[in-house]
Amino acid sequence: MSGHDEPLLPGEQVGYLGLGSNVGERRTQLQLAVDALPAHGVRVLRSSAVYDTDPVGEILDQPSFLNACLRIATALEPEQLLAACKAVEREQGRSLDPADGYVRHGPRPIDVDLLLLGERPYASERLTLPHAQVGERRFVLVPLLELDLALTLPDGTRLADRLAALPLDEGVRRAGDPLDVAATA
Ligand SMILES: Nc1ncnc2c1ncn2[C@@H]1O[C@H](COP(=O)(O)OP(=O)(O)OP(=O)(O)O)[C@@H](O)[C@H]1O
Ligand SMILES: Nc1nc2c(c(=O)[nH]1)N=C(CO)CN2
Repeated sequence: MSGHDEPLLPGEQVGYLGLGSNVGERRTQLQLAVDALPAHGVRVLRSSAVYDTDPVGEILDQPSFLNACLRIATALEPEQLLAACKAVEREQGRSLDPADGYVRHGPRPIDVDLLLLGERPYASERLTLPHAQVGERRFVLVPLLELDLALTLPDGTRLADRLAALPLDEGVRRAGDPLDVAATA
């Protein structure tokens, strides 16, 4: 990880979340996720700008996404933080049931991914930290590095170097100001 200016409370560590939406009022969905996180034990310290991004992954024929990243502070353990992210997704009407139309990599009103938490890696059946794709996706790296250009992976790899190594054809366009975190920090 790297540095930040915001004071931490006892027991807290810094983490980074990735937000995405490509169904409905996309910016509103991202803002609703920011607003919902504090009730789940997640303080939102700072938001990146919002980016309009071409879909990547297994399904390319779907609407473009809005993506943003958040710097957070939390005393939650990794699995608790994943549960908090999933609870926010559920509250905003995202179902993981194929009967409701869920498809891996498919359209979704809100996606809250846990990108980085503290300095130590973590792996379980449900959770991998850092997020397995964090160094591979421009739609994550562009907003993430806006929050801290010096961010590193636990092995010391600079995420800015990962971004520089990616092809330029994954469209990521600045689409709006940072999400409002004033009321939550
Ligand atoms: N760092 C992480 N953040 C969020 N989910 C994770 C992480 N590591 C593993 N997972 C697991 O991945 C599962 C699928 O996540 P999700 O539904 O967001 O997938 P997806 O967005 O379709 O694809 P991708 O995982 O490639 O972004 C989650 O239920 C969770 O258990
Ligand atoms: N541009 C973009 N593409 C995606 C995104 C996303 O948030 N942004 N999320 C996906 C599901 O993991 C699949 N593809």
